[in-house]
Amino acid sequence: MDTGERIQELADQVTVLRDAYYRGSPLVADAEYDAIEDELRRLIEASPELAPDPNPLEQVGAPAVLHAPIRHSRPMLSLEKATRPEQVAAFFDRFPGQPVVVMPKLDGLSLALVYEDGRLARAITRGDGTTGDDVTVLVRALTDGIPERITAPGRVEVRGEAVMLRSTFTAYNTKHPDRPLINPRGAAAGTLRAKDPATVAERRLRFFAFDLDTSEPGGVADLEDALRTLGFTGADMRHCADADAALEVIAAIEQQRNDLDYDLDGAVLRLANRDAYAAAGTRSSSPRGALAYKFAAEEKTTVLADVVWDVGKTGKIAPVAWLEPVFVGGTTVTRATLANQEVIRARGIKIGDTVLVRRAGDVIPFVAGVLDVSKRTGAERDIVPPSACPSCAHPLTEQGNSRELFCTNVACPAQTVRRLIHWASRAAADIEAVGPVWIERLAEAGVLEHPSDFYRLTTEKLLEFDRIGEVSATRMIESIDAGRQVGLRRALIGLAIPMASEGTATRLCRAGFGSLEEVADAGEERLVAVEDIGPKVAASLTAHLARLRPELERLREVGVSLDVRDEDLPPVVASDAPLAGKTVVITGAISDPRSGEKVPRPTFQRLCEKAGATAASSVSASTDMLITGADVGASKLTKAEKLGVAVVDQSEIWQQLIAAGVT
Ligand SMILES: NC(=O)c1ccc[n+]([C@@H]2O[C@H](COP(=O)([O-])OP(=O)(O)OC[C@H]3O[C@@H](n4cnc5c(N)ncnc54)[C@H](O)[C@@H]3O)[C@@H](O)[C@H]2O)c1
Ligand SMILES: [Zn+2]
Repeated sequence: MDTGERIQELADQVTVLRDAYYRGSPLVADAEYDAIEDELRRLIEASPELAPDPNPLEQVGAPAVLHAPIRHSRPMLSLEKATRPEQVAAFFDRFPGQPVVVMPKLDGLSLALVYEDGRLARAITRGDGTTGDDVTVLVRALTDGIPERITAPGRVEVRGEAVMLRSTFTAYNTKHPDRPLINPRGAAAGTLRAKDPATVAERRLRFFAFDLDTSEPGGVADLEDALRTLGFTGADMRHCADADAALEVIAAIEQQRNDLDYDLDGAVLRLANRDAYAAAGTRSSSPRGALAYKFAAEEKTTVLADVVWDVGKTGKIAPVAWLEPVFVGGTTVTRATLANQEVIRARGIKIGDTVLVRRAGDVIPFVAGVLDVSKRTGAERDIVPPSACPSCAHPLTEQGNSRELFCTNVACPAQTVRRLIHWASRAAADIEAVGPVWIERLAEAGVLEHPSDFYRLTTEKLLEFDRIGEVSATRMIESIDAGRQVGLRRALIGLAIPMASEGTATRLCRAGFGSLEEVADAGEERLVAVEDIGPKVAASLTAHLARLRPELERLREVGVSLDVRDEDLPPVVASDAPLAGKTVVITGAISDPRSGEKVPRPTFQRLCEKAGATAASSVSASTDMLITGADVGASKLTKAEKLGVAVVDQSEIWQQLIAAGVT
């Protein structure tokens, strides 16, 4: 195939893929689409004379389909993409001396909001960039962060991204396992394609502004200040003086990516001064005054090779997808969760399908859905749930709306192994030197059955096994011995009682229970009296701890502590607590001024709690102070300012902590 033919082929692919994507049913993952677009762009750059006509790279988006089409006052363009530091440097070189902001590239749906004499007149989707859909009615009903009125004369156009927060996405899918949303971006787009505001009211979208155009000359020059003055939450913008500073912020955004409540696929650099941005002008499909730096993909497509049913520690039988290896979210993924049979049914997944795999941060990779049903060859197989436990052949029971399968045989060998592995895990007894493979072998040999059996192991016993030598046997025993101070909270976690989470364990400790036996004897009535413990959790605790009573006795016999420990309780507040009674929110990167070393936020939070503070995760009217570290996002500051919450630099708090001896 010669270059001209290849260009035509790629151009055709781009057109087809785009069309499907903007109709809401993409055929490939974004990263794969981007690769095709990149190849096409490179070939055309090398041989401009072979550029196809029409050139799909000079078009953005897709035609508006529903509602009423409206023409944009100026086109809503795409962004020039960068993946290498030199490209960021080149951007700065193009605009010497101009201030630049770096902000997350939010993965949602862009909207243009038109205000006329201070009143929201229209909300329009991007559409094909020239003409979009009128979604004013839906936007009024569904979107947070869009004021109905602003204080500004004439015509004002604010552009930004409407996103579904990850927390909203997760909550929605938990509530509707029968019709799950595939990803937050698709969910945001789908929401604004809906016809009925009421049915989608729970899909609350959030709006983050990143662009502003006013008919009246003058006004605030800095984009972020101008947006804030009008009452909009901007995308989190940070000013950068040079390319190095910008690259640092880009790296920080990428690092924080998993902790944020919204999806993002990169960072956007943009001239901070509104006039300079306008003066820079545009190319055929992108503004000159902005650049998108793309991050590694969190979603990719691959083939679902098989599904195996895995027996968990509580007897839950969960489908696990075996995938053809795919690099996503920074690692090679070969296994992913399929949740339960209801999710499989709702997403219409079959073995042999090309599926979309998503891995964002610490989230376990999961199969978000089938992308391209048209690729099916007929050789795909239905995913059939087992009728009996794959480990012990015990008949299964179905529970709940999502029809989760359970093996209720308490002697089920697979469950036994899982429970032992869980007991040894870091969250529980932390028996680091005895790994899952060994636990499985020891359990198979009948040496381990209950958690208490770990503490009866001896070096002699371990040496009976092939491939365990003197050194590793000693290490295992030492690791077991070192961990007898398990304590109430971690023991409760380690026993893997259905419905009892880590939070449950913490709440019981803080409610004054002194030992695991005390929880076992408390009875449901006393348990439900504990804040945030409901009747189902109380019933499960009572029933399972009654069953585990002999094991609690065995654990005591082998010297394992089941009593509440200091670490399980709220910190003791220092007598001269400087932050007593204050509700604080911590933001930005924290470091200890004495050593200059970074301090993880939870550690710093614990110090503040020791000093009497109550920590909250987001700024609200009841917040007393926002403690700021380095690289603070603008949105929290804006909110604090708006609510009159004091903003205090970390250095001041450190001084107080050190003076009060809290470290
Ligand atoms: N899977 C597929 O088949 C397929 C097909 C076509 C496009 N796509 C994907 O669609 C995405 C959109 O492509 P595009 O070229 O239309 O858009 P783009 O990637 O060029 O980015 C422009 C868009 O970025 C958004 N944005 C988010 N935060 C922003 C900020 N802070 N400042 C400015 N803009 C911001 C805006 O919505 C804007 O419209 C790409 O990620 C691409 O991979 C996928
Ligand atoms: Zn079983």
